[in-house]
Amino acid sequence: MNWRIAVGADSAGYHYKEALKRDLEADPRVSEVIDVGIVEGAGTDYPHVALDAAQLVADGAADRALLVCGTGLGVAISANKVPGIRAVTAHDSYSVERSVKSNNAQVLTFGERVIGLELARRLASEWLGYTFDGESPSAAKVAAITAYEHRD
Ligand SMILES: O=C[C@H](O)[C@H](O)COP(=O)(O)O
Repeated sequence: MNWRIAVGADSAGYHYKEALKRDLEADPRVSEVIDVGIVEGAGTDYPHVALDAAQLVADGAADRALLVCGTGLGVAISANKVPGIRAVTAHDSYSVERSVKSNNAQVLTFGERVIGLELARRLASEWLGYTFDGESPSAAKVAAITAYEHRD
């Protein structure tokens, strides 16, 4: 898989974003890393970077996004406002796996104030190994979410 991954963080997630970005850039499964910010020292709040990254995924310019803030929650809430995006905060291996295999989530978020860096790095690597099976029993459930977005 030649993943195109958008990465982003606010000031509370900046250091993990930089570390995860370095890992992604060195990973042969990744063809492109798109950094939506912040740059060091910037005071940009989490909704802006999360919305920018999620929009890249919704537009097809990135396959997935990996976002970091203090808890992972604010970036997930923000990314989920972009139509078509399913973003989750997941800090354990099983949830990361199911976020893809059950929920077809394209956006994974971490909290720099919640988990250790080495766990975040391991989870991000595992995340790249999972893909959603559109023929699986989970597909109809994800389709129901999409149908709700397209109601009216
Ligand atoms: O979810 C929000 C994040 O944790 C953010 O990094 C910190 O937000 P706050 O400064 O509003 O607590």
